[in-house]
Amino acid sequence: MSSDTHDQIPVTVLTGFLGSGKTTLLNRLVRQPAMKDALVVINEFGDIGLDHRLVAEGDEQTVVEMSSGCLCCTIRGDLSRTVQKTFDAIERAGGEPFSRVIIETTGLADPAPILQTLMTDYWLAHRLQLDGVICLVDAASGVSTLNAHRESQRQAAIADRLLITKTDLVDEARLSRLAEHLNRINPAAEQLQVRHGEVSAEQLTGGAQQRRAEQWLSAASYAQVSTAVGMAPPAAGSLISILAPTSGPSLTRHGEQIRSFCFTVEEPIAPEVLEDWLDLLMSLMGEKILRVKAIVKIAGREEPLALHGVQHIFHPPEPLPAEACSDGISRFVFITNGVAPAAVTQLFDYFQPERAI
Ligand SMILES: Nc1nc2c(ncn2[C@@H]2O[C@H](COP(=O)(O)OP(=O)(O)OP(=O)(O)O)[C@@H](O)[C@H]2O)c(=O)[nH]1
Repeated sequence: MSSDTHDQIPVTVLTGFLGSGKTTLLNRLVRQPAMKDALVVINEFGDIGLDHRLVAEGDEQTVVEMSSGCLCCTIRGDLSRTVQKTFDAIERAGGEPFSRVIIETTGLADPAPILQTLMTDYWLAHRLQLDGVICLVDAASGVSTLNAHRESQRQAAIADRLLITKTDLVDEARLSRLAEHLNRINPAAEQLQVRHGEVSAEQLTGGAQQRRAEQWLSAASYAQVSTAVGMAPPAAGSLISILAPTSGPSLTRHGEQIRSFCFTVEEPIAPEVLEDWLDLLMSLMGEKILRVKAIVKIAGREEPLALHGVQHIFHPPEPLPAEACSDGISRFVFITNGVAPAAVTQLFDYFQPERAI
């Protein structure tokens, strides 16, 4: 691990559909002591942004606005330049270094490209470490928004924490329908209920990488698939059949295009199998694989590895303490858009040495 890694500061991505309460929440958050020395980056559509004016600026935080386009599509490079410029300015002025970065996306943003930027931009990847994605969902309009807008589904699917806002506007029955709906989209995300942005910063931040990985991988939450789910293993050379749309029963938990499942592998995985499988998977279906998190037991290696991927981009694997995988079973959580679990697992089987000819 390089010395740079020790300097990395946590970055939180705050997302949620239009009007879900992001600015309201930010406004409360930035006044809390835990947000001392935070840099808040607000992205808005249109030439004249307003949200940054609505966020109270404490003595220590700096609020910068990016309103020339949407972070997830046209101005990804600007994120790096904006954050760098602000870090440099603080340093030149002899101010306290930032202890945290919060990025508020536009309500229509797809967070996946933003996470990719954080992971692949040289400067950002060295200086920042993703602490989590928080997605706000409006209790009153959440279900209809999720049904009507793909962006909203993608935001919820990729989140580590789901904040159900405006709970004062709905009754218990409506609230639990939304909670169940969200649970189908993203079963491992922690759900919190929030009124008027009242939530403590501690509930939304922190959580060591490992704890979050474990939460993500909370196996019971996901539809389980393994190499032994009753599918005939593909013969060597039958890649085309693996990639064809499956006509058999779906392993998904729900009818939407976005689905999540946990793929388990009981035997330690040879590093070359892991690499070849993920390479091919990502090059064939990367667009449709929204997020992958895994704790992997590699053959011949004591420490398990944490893997973290957003679409076709993978973060460098991180070694974990042995307890993180005490049963020796590798677990891969996939959140996909229109990819059948069988396509993922059969592709894995394809690379098993005993099946290669
Ligand atoms: N009743 C109620 N209203 C809320 C709550 N949270 C936010 N609001 C209101 O909802 C409206 C939208 O909130 P914002 O915080 O601006 O939402 P946003 O996500 O920043 O909106 P965009 O910038 O358009 O994406 C505002 O009028 C808020 O006052 C809540 O818990 N209860």
